[in-house]
Amino acid sequence: MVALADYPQIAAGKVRQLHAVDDEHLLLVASDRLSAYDHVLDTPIPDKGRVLTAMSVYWFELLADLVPNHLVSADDPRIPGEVRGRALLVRRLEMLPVECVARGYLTGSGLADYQRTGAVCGVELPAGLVEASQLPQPIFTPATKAELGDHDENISFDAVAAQLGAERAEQLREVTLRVYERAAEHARGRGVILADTKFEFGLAPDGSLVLGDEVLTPDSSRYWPADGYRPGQVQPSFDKQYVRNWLTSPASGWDRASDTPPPSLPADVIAATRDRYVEAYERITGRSFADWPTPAA
Ligand SMILES: CCOC(=O)Cn1cc(-c2ncnc(N)c2C#N)cn1
Repeated sequence: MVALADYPQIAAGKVRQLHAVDDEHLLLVASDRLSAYDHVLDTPIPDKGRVLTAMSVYWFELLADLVPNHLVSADDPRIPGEVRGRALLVRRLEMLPVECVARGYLTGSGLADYQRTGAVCGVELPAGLVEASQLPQPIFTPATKAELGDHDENISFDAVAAQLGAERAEQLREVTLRVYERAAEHARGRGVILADTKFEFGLAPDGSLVLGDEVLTPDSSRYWPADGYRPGQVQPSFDKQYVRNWLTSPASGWDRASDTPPPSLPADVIAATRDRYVEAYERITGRSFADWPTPAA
């Protein structure tokens, strides 16, 4: 049986690792770690890695008619038993150096850019928009991949065209928006607002565009509960709100501005957060999470 240690690690994010399997394949491993307020919490959320892996697989399958993707398998002998269920065997691509972000709603860095300039990534928006406003239509707001710990920097479409050529830039915008719109419509019908999402694309050896990375997970997207949606205020995160509320409550004793690491989460917040991830998965997919593979004993 192959072990994860047999596969050299070639990249790592806050909560994920990427390992080399062979010349054509990689292993994308999702941990149970949760990042909040730019800190990776020291308390893992049981099954978070498995839920987000299961969500990527569902979305890759649902969207396969719109764009090819890098997924080979979520349950393959080359996947080490210790990470089965939270690892994807994917094909190696030549990744494009652009974070392809689609926004259907205005929040986060997009709202900040709009409040400062009236535009996001050079895209002029109507006056009078507020926190969580739905945009007249979804927009493509690319960003550069920041180093671990830094925030991505929003860039213009023209900057992407300068870097990758106008044709490739136009293709990225078109595919990003088409995939986002299909996913957002699917989620909305199941009571979840997909406010925005971030895709990473690569090129297959034949030069064709392939959707990589994780897709449409609550780590790569903003998921809001549709009931209770009200523009003009920060929306609750579907999955992270219990954590955010506790960390910013007197109960945690933590001062977010102090830049000290957050305290460990209490068991009830951990359990409630796990339940929210499972609920998001089951509502979006109509599948039972109980059917998803688990690590080998
Ligand atoms: C662990 C966090 O880092 C990343 O996942 C970003 N990243 C993706 C690749 C990549 N490289 C070649 N082929 C691929 N299929 C992929 C994918 N996915 C490299 N870094």
